[in-house]
Amino acid sequence: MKIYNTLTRKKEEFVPITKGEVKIYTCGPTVYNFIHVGNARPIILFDTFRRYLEYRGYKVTFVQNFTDVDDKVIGKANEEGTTYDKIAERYIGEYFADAHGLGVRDADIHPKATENIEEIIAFIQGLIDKGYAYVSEGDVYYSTEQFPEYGKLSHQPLEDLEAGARVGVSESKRAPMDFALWKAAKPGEPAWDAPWGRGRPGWHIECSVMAGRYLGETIDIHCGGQDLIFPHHENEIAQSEAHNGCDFVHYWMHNGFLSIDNRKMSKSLGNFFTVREAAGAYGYETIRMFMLSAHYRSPLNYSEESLMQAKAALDRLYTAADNLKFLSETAPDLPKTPEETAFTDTFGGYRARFIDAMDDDFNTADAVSVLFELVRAANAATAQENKPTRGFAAECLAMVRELADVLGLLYGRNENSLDDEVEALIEARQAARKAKNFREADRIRDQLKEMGILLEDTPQGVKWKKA
Ligand SMILES: Nc1ncnc2c1ncn2[C@@H]1O[C@H](COP(=O)(O)OP(=O)(O)OP(=O)(O)O)[C@@H](O)[C@H]1O
Ligand SMILES: [Zn+2]
Repeated sequence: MKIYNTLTRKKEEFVPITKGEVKIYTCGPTVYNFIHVGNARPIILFDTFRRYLEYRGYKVTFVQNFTDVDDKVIGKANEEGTTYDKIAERYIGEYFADAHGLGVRDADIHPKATENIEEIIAFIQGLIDKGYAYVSEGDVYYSTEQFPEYGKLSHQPLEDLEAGARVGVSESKRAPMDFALWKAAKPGEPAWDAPWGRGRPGWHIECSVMAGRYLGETIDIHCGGQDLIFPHHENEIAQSEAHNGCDFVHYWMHNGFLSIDNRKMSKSLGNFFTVREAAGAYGYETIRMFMLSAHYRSPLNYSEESLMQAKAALDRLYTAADNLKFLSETAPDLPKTPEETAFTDTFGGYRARFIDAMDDDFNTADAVSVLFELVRAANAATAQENKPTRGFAAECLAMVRELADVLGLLYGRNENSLDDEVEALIEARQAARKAKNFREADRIRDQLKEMGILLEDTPQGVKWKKA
């Protein structure tokens, strides 16, 4: 299996640290808002990658954090006159609702920054003790000049980076590329006690600490969007390698941008659609299909047309699967014909080509093509005039499902729609209740009521109907 490694800028043969096992860390969302379709790109693609590794027999440990305390979370809390933890809790619930809608499996561990404060403080102290970090007016900074390899991931020497940077007047750091590990408390902000004063962790340090704590000092794969290469992942390397004295990550994988009118879809540009909105228009599973249709490192443009194409493709897949299912229950229960056996003998070839595509730096676009070739051939082989047998239809269905499953397709969210949105909101409400955030749960209930949806709690779970 070959993976393009941002660190070496080459496709490399994948060799795990421990035979048969893969440890993956992926940077999760900062939870202060709904995720947009751009954010969904890494989430869907790396979920697919994880499924594929499992399909190939690896035991995968997948960690994705939540950044639950930071300027944006605090800003949102101030705007709404609530606390940062309430905001984080709400949007973690909304994250799971969308992720589940998109067929994204939960990570093995979803650690939060605020659950790791003690570990973060110890890690920062370690960096200070080793001379890689310094305290300045209650902040702690990483001293990039102490780490000779700084810039190796983004392939920019430190001198070049420094030449392009300026130190803001308000900053108390020594060199332009130094970055905050700890931010001194400001009035009204959440803060924790630390040896160098009250404050809260910077963003980069969280990921170094959580990757190390939950996966070990050296991990196989670290992934995220391209915009995280610099400075976020560069800084993670500087922190972890200085602190632990060993390689941090063997393979760095970065997805390309989802754009809209040829500009990166982003919250700060305001040119985004939330996953919730897009799912309402096209269905969650269409969004997944759309993401899989391009190579993860290529740019991908969001447009009505491309989403409609993805929807049409998905509909074809469902029609074929539904038809095969119907035949596997109703066609004559006779032994397979020689023609049918000849067809099922070709399955190994489809499987091999699917694996070739995915092994080549995870080429989902080609893998999807193989799936659709199979679907077309299976449609033809089971056409009425061929009088298909029941067992044959079942085998075709199993083969289609095998490949679709690896891609996370055919999981039953091919609905446009109100249904998706309602189910997502109900999940978010359940999550809020579980977290004992009853105000949030009530807020969601009211939102559903405004949409004309009535909820009923039953022993079998929450049922809903249109008023
Ligand atoms: N347009 C996009 N295409 C692909 N990945 C994206 C896109 N926008 C964000 N991401 C990824 O989503 C994750 C969360 O990103 P982030 O919260 O910075 O979103 P953003 O919209 O870029 O926000 P901001 O504009 O405030 O920086 C990161 O892994 C990032 O790489
Ligand atoms: Zn990170």
